[in-house]
Amino acid sequence: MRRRDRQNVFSQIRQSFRFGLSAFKYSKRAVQLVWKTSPILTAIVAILTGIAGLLPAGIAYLGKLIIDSVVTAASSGTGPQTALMYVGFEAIAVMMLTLCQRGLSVCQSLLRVLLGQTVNELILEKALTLSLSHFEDSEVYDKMTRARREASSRPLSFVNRTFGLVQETLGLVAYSGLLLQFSGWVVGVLAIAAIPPFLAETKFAGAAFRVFKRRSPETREQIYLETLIAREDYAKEVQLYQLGPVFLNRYRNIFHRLYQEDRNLTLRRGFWGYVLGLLSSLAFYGTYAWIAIAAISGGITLGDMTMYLMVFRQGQSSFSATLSAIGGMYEDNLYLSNLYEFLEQEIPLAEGSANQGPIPQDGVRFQNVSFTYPDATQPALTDITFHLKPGEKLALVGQNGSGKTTLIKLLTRLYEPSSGQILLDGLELREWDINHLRQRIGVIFQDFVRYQFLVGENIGVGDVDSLEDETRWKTAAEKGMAEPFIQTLPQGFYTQLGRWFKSGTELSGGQWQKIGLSRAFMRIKADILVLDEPTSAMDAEAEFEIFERFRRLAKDRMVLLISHRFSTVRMADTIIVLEAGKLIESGTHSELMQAEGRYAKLFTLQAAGYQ
Ligand SMILES: Nc1ncnc2c1ncn2[C@@H]1O[C@H](COP(=O)(O)OP(=O)(O)OP(=O)(O)O)[C@@H](O)[C@H]1O
Repeated sequence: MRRRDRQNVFSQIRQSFRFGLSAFKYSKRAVQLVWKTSPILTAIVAILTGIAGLLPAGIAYLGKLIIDSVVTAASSGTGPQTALMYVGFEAIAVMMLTLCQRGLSVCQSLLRVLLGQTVNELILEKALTLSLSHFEDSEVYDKMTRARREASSRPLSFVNRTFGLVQETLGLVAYSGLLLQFSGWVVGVLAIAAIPPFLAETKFAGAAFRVFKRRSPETREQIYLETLIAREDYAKEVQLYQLGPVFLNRYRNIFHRLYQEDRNLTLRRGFWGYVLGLLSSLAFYGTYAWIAIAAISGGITLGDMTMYLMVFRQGQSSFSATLSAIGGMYEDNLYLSNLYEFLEQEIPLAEGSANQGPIPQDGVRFQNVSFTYPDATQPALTDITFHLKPGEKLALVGQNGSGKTTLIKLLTRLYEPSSGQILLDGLELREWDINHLRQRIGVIFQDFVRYQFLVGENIGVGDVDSLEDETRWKTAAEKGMAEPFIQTLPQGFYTQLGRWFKSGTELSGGQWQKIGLSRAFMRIKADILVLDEPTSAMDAEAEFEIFERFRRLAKDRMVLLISHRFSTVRMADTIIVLEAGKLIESGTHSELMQAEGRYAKLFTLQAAGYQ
């Protein structure tokens, strides 16, 4: 072999071993996780694994003792006691092995259930700490989706395989110990014949690993298409626009593309597995012949021969089990790396701890605030400055995409400004204790959540401390104009909403919005109320009345309203007009009308439409 070739082979072997070792990267953590889930079950599994690993070698040794004592008894004419005693021992050993295996499978089943729950809880707890920007980051979202998808199976499968590997390795050590009595060469042959299949397995497992990783966008697209086809909230549009077959086709095409790749890899893996497996068989039969000759020539006893052959055969099957365990561990490893990457996703620490600001009655100030979404090229807001005093009602006006919702997201600290400052009572938002800050703000977004809960709970979520307080539901529903229609529902406040659960009722868009508004009225401790187009599905009259109520009922509170209806907007104390992320006008309705700028133009345009 040329020097270059030799170097290549060595570097390939080195690479394979490094890759082999990397399969264990998460073993420690996976075992810790399982241990945390149930120390007792984990300890039992570990002990049983050890016993199940060593017992087969013991059984093989007892087999040898049986044959040797039978041969001795037959040739010397002594009684069968010794042979029978060994038969008894072997029977006990086999029973113990069966018990161990059964115990292992019972413990593993229990662990699987517990571990699934532990991992799901870890994922959900982590999800609660993510910021909105994390949810909007496709990579993080992807990690979370995949982590959740296989949460209940992968960690245990990984741990089972790790334990399985330990078990097989223990077996291999024990077999090698027995075989060494015959010849060190046999052990050498066993090991050398195993190297080619090992190299092939790691090479193909590596390829499978890379394919898996590369495909994650396609997998995500598949999950998305599944959702579109199978979820009730999309069903309406998918059916009416006859999109089903198109989506299914896309789904199918992705599968076929992936399958092609999978099939090629599986075929190549199978072919090489078979060819290299033949090498092991050759080695086995070569050694078989060698052992047989040794027995014929009287070098070893018949019992020895039986034991060596059994041990050799079992050693081989242990080895192939080890190989497939390593192959499977790569896949699990990928999952675990995903899980841990997700669980270790850095969350910026909530910095602030303040519960009050230096100027208690100062309200909210935006000072030269600019903001660009992560990965966006254009800023969504540029240099915004305004002051909202306690009790003041402020309306935000602007075309679609002008930055109104973004401004609310900054005020509620779902995002941090890229530059400039937002102050509440004279203190920057980031200095405030985040929980305290959130308690002071009540927001109803245009896409507020329609929980598939009871009507009352849908209102109650506005104040988590009074989630189930019926009296509070009623007061809030009256203020949000939802009470009259709730009375007509089959079980009033106890009517189940949505279609996911039994006997659920669906509401109209406007009725849902009244529920949303009532939710805002639950937030009695909040002194800043934000209404981001919560009334768009209501008729103009209802919207007018709602805002009128807000003015009356939220007299001392700051209200920030986003609406495209100028009849409502004009009631605000101050109106801010945004255009392409910039504040272009601000003032009262009459001031802005007098100025004859953008607001006046839009107002006149809309008023003309109503005439
Ligand atoms: N999560 C996001 N990531 C990146 N860009 C975003 C995101 N949300 C909004 N944008 C962009 O920021 C700009 C402002 O959007 P915003 O939702 O604040 O507008 P808006 O005034 O509330 O519009 P509308 O009246 O349609 O509700 C738009 O150009 C939009 O494309």
